[in-house]
Amino acid sequence: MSHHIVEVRDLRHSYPDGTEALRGISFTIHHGESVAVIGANGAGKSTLLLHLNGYLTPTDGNVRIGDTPVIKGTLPEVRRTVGMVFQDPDDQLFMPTVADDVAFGPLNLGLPAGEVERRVTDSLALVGAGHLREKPPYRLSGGEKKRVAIATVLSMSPDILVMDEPTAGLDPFARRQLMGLLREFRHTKIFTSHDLDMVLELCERVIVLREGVVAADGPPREIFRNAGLLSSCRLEPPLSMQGCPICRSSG
Ligand SMILES: Nc1ncnc2c1ncn2[C@@H]1O[C@H](COP(=O)(O)OP(=O)(O)OP(=O)(O)O)[C@@H](O)[C@H]1O
Repeated sequence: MSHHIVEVRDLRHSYPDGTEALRGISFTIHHGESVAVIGANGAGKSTLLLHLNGYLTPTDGNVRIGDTPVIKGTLPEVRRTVGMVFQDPDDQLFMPTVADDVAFGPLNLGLPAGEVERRVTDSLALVGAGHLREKPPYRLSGGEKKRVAIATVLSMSPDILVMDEPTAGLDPFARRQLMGLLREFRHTKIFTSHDLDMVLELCERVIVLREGVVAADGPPREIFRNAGLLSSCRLEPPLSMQGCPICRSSG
């Protein structure tokens, strides 16, 4: 079985305060798929993503990356395969400079200095953050932090890219640049987003969460045309499908 396959079976997660965030989730994502996980605030998207590389442990059910179960003993292997961009970049940036943060993962892989430097330069260039390399991360703006957080993951060359709200806080130019980057990324990508126009443009599949369960799983256009489903999940179609308010034509 390809190690790029993500399998989630009957996944349940309750937080220590008793909140049942995931209440039995199952799906399989195949190599090369581009999948968005969408849903209202609190639907369980971040909780789900945090299981894909073992940052959270299931209360019940399991996650596999190919043949490898995501369990304590396999975390180093899983995290080499699955690169995770967190919702809050402050959870990802902790070194004195941007360059140190982007180098951290490749250095931990034991790569030679020249290769680490190449990866740092390339990853920062990909997110348009080369000019920030000597800055301390806490001095960056929110959008700059987000771009650097993405670079820290790209520098690891993951086979599966998992991103929690990658365009949140980005200006329109940076958003466009990131979308171009994601389009180029040929391996599996899974992300959450409230930016449904981006989802429509980048994904061939959407998983809709509602109160910790999968409410729908299918092609974006089909899902975004289902008004009943969207309103029951407190969602609205992407702006590009809402039509012109004057002539009522739709995109
Ligand atoms: N550490 C925690 N302790 C207790 N409950 C939590 C914790 N983190 C999240 N929750 C709860 O779990 C549920 C799912 O939260 P989650 O962050 O996964 O939602 P989300 O779909 O990512 O939302 P958003 O769109 O706002 O980012 C919510 O009810 C939330 O209040």
